[in-house]
Amino acid sequence: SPAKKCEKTSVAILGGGVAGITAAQTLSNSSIHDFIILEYNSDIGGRMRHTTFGQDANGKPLTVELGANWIQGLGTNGGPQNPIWLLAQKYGVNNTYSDYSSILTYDETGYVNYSSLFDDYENAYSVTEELAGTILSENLQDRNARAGFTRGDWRPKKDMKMQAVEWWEWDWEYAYEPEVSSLVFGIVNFNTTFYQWSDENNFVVDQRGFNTWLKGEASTFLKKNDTRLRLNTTVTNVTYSDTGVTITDSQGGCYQADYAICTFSLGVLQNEAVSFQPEFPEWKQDGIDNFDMGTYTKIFLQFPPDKVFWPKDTQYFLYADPVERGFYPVFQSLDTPGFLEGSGIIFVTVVHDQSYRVEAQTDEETKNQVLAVLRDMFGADKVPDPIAFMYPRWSLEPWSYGSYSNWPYGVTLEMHQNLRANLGRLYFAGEATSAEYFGFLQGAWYEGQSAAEQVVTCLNGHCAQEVHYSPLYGSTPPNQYDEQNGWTVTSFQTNGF
Ligand SMILES: Cc1cc2nc3c(=O)[nH]c(=O)nc-3n(C[C@H](O)[C@H](O)[C@H](O)COP(=O)(O)OP(=O)(O)OC[C@H]3O[C@@H](n4cnc5c(N)ncnc54)[C@H](O)[C@@H]3O)c2cc1C
Repeated sequence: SPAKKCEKTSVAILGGGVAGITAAQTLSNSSIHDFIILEYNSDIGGRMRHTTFGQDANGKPLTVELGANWIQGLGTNGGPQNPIWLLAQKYGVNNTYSDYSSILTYDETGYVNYSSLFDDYENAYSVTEELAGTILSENLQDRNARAGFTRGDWRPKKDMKMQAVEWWEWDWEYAYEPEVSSLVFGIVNFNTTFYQWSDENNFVVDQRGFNTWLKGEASTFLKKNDTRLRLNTTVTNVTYSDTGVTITDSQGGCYQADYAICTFSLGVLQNEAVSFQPEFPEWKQDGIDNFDMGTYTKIFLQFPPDKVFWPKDTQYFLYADPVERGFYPVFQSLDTPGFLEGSGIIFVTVVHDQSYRVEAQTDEETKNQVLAVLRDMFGADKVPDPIAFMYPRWSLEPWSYGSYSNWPYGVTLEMHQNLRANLGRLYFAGEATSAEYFGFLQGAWYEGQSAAEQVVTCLNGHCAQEVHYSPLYGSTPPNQYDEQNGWTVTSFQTNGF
């Protein structure tokens, strides 16, 4: 039988990103050392990914992050702390406070001060938050974030300055418009991170790369060249049952595992990049299909450092395009004290449809559009040609198919649990399976741990299946906001805020 040729292991971990590595660490900590990690790329880290870009004054290439960049929600002394913040401190990751009040506002005519709109948005957001709380606690129907904002009397419509402010406040975090985003779960996602720990975000500029902490953690249980870590290995098929999981890769490799933990991104699952046998039951497939995989694109430009044309003491420059919402809206300076000072680097972020646009364009086309915007903002004579230009195409990467997930409106916690729940001996973990921290590194970290804990329990002979729901009803009863549905901390955080 073909199974005879397969390599045997207790636990196969599919993917070596944050969730995969924390799953392996959890197994190790439980004295389960018989596992293998199958990873597509030539290194661990997954969507915590950096590259070299441009160079410093000495000709040394600079490192910039293509994926995760911020430690989001740090922690208070004596209070709860974001695990990513603790790990970043443990490995001395170089990071700087991201000051969201350090922002100047622009439109196609140049600098125009519309910063009072931030306060208007904040006022509306308070009303929106209260509405979300009422909906959740009274088990009412969810709605989109747009409807929530309207309740707070925030109606940007054709006002492009309001649209730019709204993009900065919402789309920049969720990678989707308020129209398609869940009011309730969007607000909870914010609260669990920023009201539980702290409202600070620190931006990582470590020249070893942000994922240096993950590599550090991996080295506590993986030896150098550890044969359990299989890099450059593309999983193509996963056959699962109640007795085991067989995995094959594109090189013909085969692995026979007692249990498997799949940490592939929602994008990979949605694109059917890997085939699963038997076909997923309807409840599981629905869980996968009903969530959204966002795309978030950072477009990097390096200018001659002596020709930097933006004020160096400012971190952010918001642009309101007169025609298109989200058209090169947020420029972020790295040539600012505490970041990569003297680098001449600035980058602009786009998401969703605008990401798909730049992914379909050539680099040259995109560069010309960005330069035209910068010249409108800062003056045509002030902005020289860049000496380096680069951006990733996340939605086209066959190992991620996008950046991170978003919770669409009207999708219940039960539906999310279906995305998360195991199928026989195949478990799921990752950023998207986190009900409360989806889209964040901490989501991947907690979920990797949680799936591995389930597997440990099984290996110790006390296996309990994770719950799933079929059929699904219109809303999730309040008493189901509990740990077995991935709801671990209260959605009503009060930690001093
Ligand atoms: C542009 C961008 C910006 C972000 N910004 C932030 C931020 O500022 N702060 C924050 O907290 N989070 C941020 N995130 C989210 C954060 O990066 C993710 O939540 C986290 O890295 C996801 O980890 P994971 O383990 O769930 O998934 P992944 O990192 O995707 O790990 C899954 C692994 O599976 C591998 N894989 C996929 N398919 C196969 C296959 N067929 N065979 C073998 N291996 C395969 C992949 O190569 C990958 O290594 C950002 C993400 C992106 C992309």
